[in-house]
Amino acid sequence: MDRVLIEGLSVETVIGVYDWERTIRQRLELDLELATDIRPAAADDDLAQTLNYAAISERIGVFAETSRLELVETFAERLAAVLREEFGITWLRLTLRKPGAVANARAVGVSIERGER
Ligand SMILES: Nc1nc2c(c(=O)[nH]1)N=C([C@H](O)[C@@H](O)CO)CN2
Repeated sequence: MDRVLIEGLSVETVIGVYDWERTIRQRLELDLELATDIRPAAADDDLAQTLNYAAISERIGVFAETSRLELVETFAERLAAVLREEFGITWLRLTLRKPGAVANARAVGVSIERGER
């Protein structure tokens, strides 16, 4: 299956389990692979026939702005559900990194796949 890609998308949100984390916004970095057949859009050179990565990136930003979750697991799971529902995505892989959360690691996070390929 073909995929539309979004890599290194940076958003800010309230995320974390500790008291000090509830009062600040922290950066998350996202990579997404979104399954779709790109051939109809390519044949007609028509954005309306594919997954619009700009619109999806904007929706992720809005989700992050309004979200106040504790776990990166919850953020990933709920975001995946929103994107699949609103954009009709049959399968996606979402990797979510929280840079700087662990002192000696470049990033920590989760990676999930949802849906059928
Ligand atoms: N599996 C997880 N472990 C941890 C999380 C998390 O969201 N998922 N969160 C924290 C803290 O919020 C941490 O990021 C603060 O540095 C700890 N472990």
